[in-house]
Amino acid sequence: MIIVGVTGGIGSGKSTVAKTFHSMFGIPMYISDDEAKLLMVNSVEIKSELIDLFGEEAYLDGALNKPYISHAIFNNKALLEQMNAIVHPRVAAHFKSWVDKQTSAYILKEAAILFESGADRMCDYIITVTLDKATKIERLLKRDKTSVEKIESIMKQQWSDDERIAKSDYVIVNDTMAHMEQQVKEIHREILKKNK
Ligand SMILES: CC(C)(COP(=O)(O)OP(=O)(O)OC[C@H]1O[C@@H](n2cnc3c(N)ncnc32)[C@H](O)[C@@H]1O)[C@@H](O)C(=O)NCCC(=O)NCCS
Ligand SMILES: Nc1ncnc2c1ncn2[C@@H]1O[C@H](COP(=O)(O)OP(=O)(O)OP(=O)(O)O)[C@@H](O)[C@H]1O
Repeated sequence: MIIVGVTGGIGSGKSTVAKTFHSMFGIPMYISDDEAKLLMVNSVEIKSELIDLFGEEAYLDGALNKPYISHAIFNNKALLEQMNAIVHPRVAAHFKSWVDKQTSAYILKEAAILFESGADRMCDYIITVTLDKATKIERLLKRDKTSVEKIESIMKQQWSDDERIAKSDYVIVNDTMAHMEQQVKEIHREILKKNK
């Protein structure tokens, strides 16, 4: 199975890009952050290890206490790395079993931290979605109840676009929907051509 990684910084539009491949061409997509969050609630082992790490406040009535975890990890690199060490190997195993069930020409793995987590090593091709910082912040403030300060603390924990682009096969500039869709079509055509 051909695995295409889709990555990009917070608010770059990587989920929107993955959804565009899915809606235009029916390409199956694995949205890593959503799957990670599901595993963090449904896996007994992950839950117990996260409670050991963060304390009982990590969960509220069985649901992930997102503001609490978010505040803890994005201000403490060591804690972020410890959480990643609990969650990411399980996401990788879950992803592998998901891939085994797919039958399309290729699949997409969308992840904010594709390189940081080492998941890039599983990918045949990598697409980085880019956007200028001001527009990312503008879109995130519109999408979420968040603050510039919180967005910047997350940006600091992620690779820069230059670092991502240096290790990518394709770059999508997500300035407008029409421009992004045109780049998605071109990349789809190229991937199919290379793997005929
Ligand atoms: C920390 C959590 C609880 C924050 O949830 P919340 O709904 O407040 O924010 P959201 O999920 O939208 O995260 C904001 C952004 O932070 C970034 N982010 C999330 N997890 C990480 C991480 N481990 N390292 C670096 N950046 C991350 C992403 O760009 C994400 O879109 C949540 O992101 C989470 O559970 N993360 C751990 C899962 C994970 O590692 N995901 C990354 C892909 S595998
Ligand atoms: N080309 C575009 N034009 C206008 N708005 C867009 C475009 N692409 C994405 N958006 C909007 O920008 C916001 C961020 O996009 P999206 O959620 O896809 O980003 P992301 O990179 O997956 O974010 P995160 O890292 O937080 O998971 C969303 O509200 C989305 O609808």
